[in-house]
Amino acid sequence: MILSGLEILKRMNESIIIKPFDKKSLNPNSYNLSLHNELLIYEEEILDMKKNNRISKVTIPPEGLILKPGILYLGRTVEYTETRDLVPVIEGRSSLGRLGISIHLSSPYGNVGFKGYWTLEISCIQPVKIYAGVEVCQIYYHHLDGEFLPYLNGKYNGNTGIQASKLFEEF
Ligand SMILES: Nc1ccn([C@H]2C[C@H](O)[C@@H](COP(=O)(O)OP(=O)(O)OP(=O)(O)O)O2)c(=O)n1
Repeated sequence: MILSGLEILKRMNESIIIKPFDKKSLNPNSYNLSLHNELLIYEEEILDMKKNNRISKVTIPPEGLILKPGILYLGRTVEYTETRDLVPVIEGRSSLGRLGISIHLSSPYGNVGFKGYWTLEISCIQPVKIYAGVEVCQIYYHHLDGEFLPYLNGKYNGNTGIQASKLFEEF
């Protein structure tokens, strides 16, 4: 079951934290999250799962930034979110999908207990100009059945900004 927008509102600052929060961004069954102006791009053309691949920072200027196909842009939400007993999920907005923009590639799910900013795996089908501050995705909350383990050693938990892959830590 997914929480309704009104239920998200009811649980705000209790089992759900979204900062900043604005009622205007509430949907019938989700809450819209916006794009921060910071992006990370990998410098290497060929990435290595075993390595901490080099990255460079890009700032989306007020006049916008043109994204190019074939490049992975790691972005982040403006909002810090935290869940206590629900499973958070992010998904794109249809209006961005209709412009050929994806905000994640294969990882919409967060862990129950996740705290931090969401890293967005942004890519596009054709060149497209993007702007910071735009509501680019939405967060949903699923109920969780059964007891759960605490999410203590998450590589990305408690982050303060965009997180490039830390898969190399597993080797
Ligand atoms: N597009 C996404 C998807 C998830 N997350 C955050 C919320 C998740 O709780 C956390 C970890 O996600 P996964 O469990 O899918 O990732 P890993 O298994 O690689 O990391 P870990 O081993 O730390 O759980 O990353 C994110 O910032 N952006």
